[in-house]
Order: sequence, then structure tokens, then C-alpha cells
Amino acid sequence: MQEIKHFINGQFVSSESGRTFDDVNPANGEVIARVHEAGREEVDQAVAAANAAMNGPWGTMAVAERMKLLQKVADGVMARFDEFVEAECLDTGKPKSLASHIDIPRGAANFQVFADLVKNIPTESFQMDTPDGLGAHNYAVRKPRGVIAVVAPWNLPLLLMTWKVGPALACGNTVVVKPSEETPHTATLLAEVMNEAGIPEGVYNVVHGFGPDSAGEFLTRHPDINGITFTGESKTGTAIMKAASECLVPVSFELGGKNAAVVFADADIDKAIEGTMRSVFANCGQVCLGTERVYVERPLFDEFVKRLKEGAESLRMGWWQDENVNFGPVISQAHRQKVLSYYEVARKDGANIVTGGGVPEMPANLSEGAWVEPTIWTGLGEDSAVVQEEIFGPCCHIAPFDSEEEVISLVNDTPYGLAAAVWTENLSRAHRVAPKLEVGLCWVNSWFLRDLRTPFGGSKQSGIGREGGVHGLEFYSELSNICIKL
Ligand SMILES: NC(=O)C1=CN([C@@H]2O[C@H](COP(=O)(O)OP(=O)(O)OC[C@H]3O[C@@H](n4cnc5c(N)ncnc54)[C@H](O)[C@@H]3O)[C@@H](O)[C@H]2O)C=CC1
Ligand SMILES: O=C(O)/C=C/C=C(\O)C(=O)O
Repeated sequence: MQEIKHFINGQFVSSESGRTFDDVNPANGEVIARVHEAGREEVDQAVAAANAAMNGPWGTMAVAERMKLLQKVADGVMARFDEFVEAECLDTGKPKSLASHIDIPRGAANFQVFADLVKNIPTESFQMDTPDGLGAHNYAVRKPRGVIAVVAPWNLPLLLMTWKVGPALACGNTVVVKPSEETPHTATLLAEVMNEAGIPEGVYNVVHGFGPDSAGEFLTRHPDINGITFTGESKTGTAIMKAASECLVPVSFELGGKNAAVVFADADIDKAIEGTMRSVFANCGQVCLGTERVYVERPLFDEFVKRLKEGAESLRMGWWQDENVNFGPVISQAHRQKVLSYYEVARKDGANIVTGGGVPEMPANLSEGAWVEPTIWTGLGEDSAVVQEEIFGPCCHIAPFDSEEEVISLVNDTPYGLAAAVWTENLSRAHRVAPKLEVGLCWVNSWFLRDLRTPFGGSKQSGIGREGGVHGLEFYSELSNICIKL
């Protein structure tokens, strides 16, 4: 059985306590590895190593040298592409096609893009008048914050972890990563790549474990960290913010959502169906940007429901290596229970189950997996928990609407504000509607089309701060103003 250890100061280390937990493949329920669970000792060691590295060669390294190393990390991920794909697919059950098109290439790009960016971003400068007529000159310098705690989720493990580690390292920080307990593999494989690339010891550290009373809490409460970046559930964000408040540590949060798609009657229906198929069912619905509420203008409603149903029923479930498979399991049996509990609520609330709503028949080799059916409902009231709460499963509710004003108000009637997709061929309408939606990200006639230079994050309970491009650099660096009196 494979053992997954912590990575501290450039070395793979076991837990002093000897405690381990199982890493389970959700497609068939098999235990694929034993993972060491960090106690306070390992978290202390990892934070100490990360602090020491700030005072080592990393802390004084020329930017150009740092960028070369990060490019080597990106190349190192691509050089071991198949291993990363396999590790990600075994941990999550997701199809190979998804991991090899999205997770792993994005994992590599997250190092490359921020390495390029940091070299090219200027800081501001102001000349000012002074009473003596000589003036003064102000300019800002960017410095690393120090040790960044990275708490990552399980849905896009390498992609979301490197989306934080890439800019953090590019800005000259060091990191201690706490991957999700469900998906410990790729953060550990990345540690090997860091060593191969020549990243100095202590710059990238990984501690494994759970959240409360485990590695996640020990790390986010640690007095010697200088920033926390987290992606996951909004309630976890609240717990982490409380921890961060004790030492006034800055946070960057990307949290949950209850994202809507709005399909106007003038939309290109083929494109809207293709995009909504991805936004509802990609990664088995476990994408924070995914759509769980679809609003369709009444004249198109029946056709849209019929075609999305056909799409959902054509999804092919199965083992990640099968080239035909495009739909995997959810992450765990516990998450499956959560998703199925919403399927039950939908039934009790009187939903019309257009398709799915239960557990699929799987072949014997996958019968112990965490499978759920892709599901579409209509007919629920807006107050149903199914329409209000984040399910994070392969499902959506579709409702008709009659006017722009009505649909804007429906989309905004949620405590979340992460993402939306608007489908229309009317350019004026697109410009009119998109800014009125209370979200951090709005796609028009697409979904999850990502330019890594753009601001990324949520409003309301979906997040705090923006990452991406220069916006990420604001969090991962400390700006100091230097004022020189002439
Ligand atoms: N990208 C997103 O928006 C994601 C949203 N979710 C949502 O969250 C729900 C629960 O999934 P979980 O994996 O349990 O998400 P979670 O938010 O509990 O876990 C995410 C990460 O935070 C850590 N963590 C949990 N509690 C912590 C604490 N008190 N202090 C420090 N670290 C802590 C976990 O160990 C994991 O690494 C899902 O059903 C889904 O609704 C989950 C994963 C990603
Ligand atoms: O493209 C990204 O940077 C992120 C995409 C997805 C998520 O953030 C998520 O599912 O949590």
C-alpha cells in the first residue's frame, strides 16, 4: 500500500504520532494509500521551515532566477503529465479527459503565468509638491508577505492549489499547503517536482490531515503565518476567518456559490445547451463556478428542458481510464449522502424530476463507488432548499422567466455571489444585464473561459478578495511606499 507523507524542508517525513488515514478512490471504494496525519508538531516544523527559507537563498534570490525556477516547476509538471493525471483521477474518480484537459495543464500554467506576470508589473510612483518648492517623490515597492498557509479543496485539487502556490511563490513567499484529506496525491507529487526543479528547501511544504482539530486548524491558527488563502465551503471560511482574526492574518477566500445561468429566447440554443451541459455536469457538478439554477425565457423553456435532458441522459459514467467516459463519481460516500439528501428534498418539495434523481446501476467493479445520477428538476418554488443552497452535485433546477427585471432579481436573490452565465445573441442586452448580476464573474455565451490575468473571486458570501493577474499580487505581496524628500 502506498504511503503518503508530509513534505517539510525538502524531505518526506512521517507523523510523529504514527497516525494515518485512508485515501479512497471514490469510483470503487478501494483504499489506494495511507496518508500520514499531521499533528501540531509537523505543522510547527513546516511553518518553521517556511520561515527559515524566507531568510535563506529564496529570500535574496533575484526575480529572474526565481522565475526560471518556477518555469522549471511548470515544465516538471508537464514532463510527468501522465503521473499527475493518474494521481488526480485515482483520488477523485474524475475522467481522464477532464484531468488531462483542465486540471493538469492548468496546474502547470499557474506557475508559468505568474512567473511571467511578476517580471512585468510596475508599481506606482507619485511626485508631490512641498511648501519649500523642492517637492518629494513617492514610489511603492513590493515585498513578499512571508509564509502563506494554503488550504485547498478536493474538487480540482492541483488546479486550485497551484492557483494559490504559483502567485505566492512568484511574489517571493514560502508556503505551507494543507491539501484536502480527500485528495492528498498531487500536492505530494508536486513536492517531488519542486525538488527536481531545484526549489530551495522549506519554500514548498505540505502537511496532510483534516480541518477542525487537525492540520487545517493547526495551520490557520499558527502565530507564525503571514497570510491564509482558502478555497472551499463558506462555513469553513467563517471558521478560518475566526482563526485568522487572533493574529490579524490577512485572508483571501474563494467560497461556495449557487450560480445561475440565464438563457434568453434569442440565445443560440446549441451553444447554450453545450455550455450549460458543462456548467451543470462537468466534474460531476463539483465546480464552485458550476450552475445549479437555470432560468430560461418562457418561449424557449420547453425546448431547452427537453434538450438538456437528452444531454444529461447521454453522459457516460465509468472508470477514469476509459476514453468514452465523461462523467465520474462524486468525491466520497459522505458527499454522495449530502447530494442524495437534496434529491430527496426535491422529491418532498414536489419537483418534477425531468431526469435522474437517484443512484445509477453500476457494473460490479464500480458498485461500491460514490455514484449519483445526473439530475434535472423543474417546478420547484424559489424558496426550496434545492434552489437556495449549494448542493455541489450534478444537478440543476430549471425555471421559466418573462422579463429581464424578473430574472435579474431571481439571480440576485441568494446570499452567494460567485458566478453567472448569460446566453443571448443581443449584445445590448448582454451589456445591460451582466453588470446588474451580483457576482464576481459573469460569462456571456460561455462558461469557465479563463484568462488568468483577469480578476477572479466572489462577492457576498462567495468570497473575500480577488486573485488572478495583478489582483493576486495584491494579496501575495506587501506594498511599502517610500517617500523621498528632494
Ligand atoms: N471550490 C469550492 O467552492 C468548494 C466547495 N465545497 C463545498 O463544501 C462542501 C464540503 O466539502 P469539504 O471538503 O468538507 O469542504 P471544506 O470547506 O470543509 O474543506 C476544504 C478544505 O478546508 C479544510 N478545512 C475544513 N475545516 C477547516 C477548519 N476549521 N480550519 C482549517 N481548514 C479546514 C479541509 O480539510 C479542506 O482542506 C461541499 O459539499 C461543497 O458544497 C467543497 C470543495 C470546494
Ligand atoms: O479557474 C480557476 O481558477 C478556478 C476554478 C474553479 C474553482 O475555483 C472551484 O471549483 O473551486
